[in-house]
Amino acid sequence: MELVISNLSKSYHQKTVLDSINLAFQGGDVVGLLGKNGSGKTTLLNCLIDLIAPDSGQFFFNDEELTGDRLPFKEELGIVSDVIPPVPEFTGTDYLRFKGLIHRLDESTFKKRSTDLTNFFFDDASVLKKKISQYSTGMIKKISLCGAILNTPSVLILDEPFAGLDPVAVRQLISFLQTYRRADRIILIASHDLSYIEEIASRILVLDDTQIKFNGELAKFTEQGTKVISEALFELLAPKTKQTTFDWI
Ligand SMILES: Nc1ncnc2c1ncn2[C@@H]1O[C@H](COP(=O)(O)OP(=O)(O)OP(=O)(O)O)[C@@H](O)[C@H]1O
Repeated sequence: MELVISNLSKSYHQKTVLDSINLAFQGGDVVGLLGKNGSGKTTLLNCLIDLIAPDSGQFFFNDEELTGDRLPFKEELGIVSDVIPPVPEFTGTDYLRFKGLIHRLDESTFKKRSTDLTNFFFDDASVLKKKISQYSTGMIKKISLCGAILNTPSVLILDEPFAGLDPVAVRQLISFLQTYRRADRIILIASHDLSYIEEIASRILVLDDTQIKFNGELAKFTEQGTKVISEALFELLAPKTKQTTFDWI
């Protein structure tokens, strides 16, 4: 299984965010997509999922170019992103049913998966009867995760999945992803939570200044574990700041 991004470029108002990006992801990859604020991580993922149109570039999934409505590819996708929030008017249960219908899951499959996922991610199942508009930030993230995983996607895209989750929920998500990773699945995770990425990523991708600054194995990035991921990233992206002292403090 392979997902290829070829010559992807995107600018906003004449400011280039991504310049001729070429990438290939293989089944089994758990990719930590890293980079400073505004480096284009969300833009790259949103182009891939067809949420925004790139200026140029092509996408291939298993050698087939993704064109038009890309529906067969979208059926393989699971997405957690703040730019696609779960429908606030729905209860958690309604939202999962809605996702189940979109993916044409039969009743018994839907029931089994939604029950297992909600039992795993939610301590209190009564929350699922409440409208999502009344959920906390972490609860929204959890119901989004349940909805994204319901169709057992072969490409799971998580944009800042740990943000807003309490430490217990983070551990549950990490353990879930460790179970979910498989040779026929790709997991892409954009995150600033480097210690969590270090626990689950097999590959690191760093975007900076419109380009890919690093693309390789986690072990190579951390120089066989001699550096923690935050050190390695800081060395790669250290700011060329002129302001180093605060004599007024
Ligand atoms: N709709 C938009 N209109 C104009 N500029 C945009 C738009 N969306 C993103 N940008 C710009 O594109 C650049 C990349 O933004 P993007 O959200 O992809 O970065 P990011 O790496 O995900 O950042 P962060 O780590 O802060 O979430 C930023 O300079 C941002 O201001």
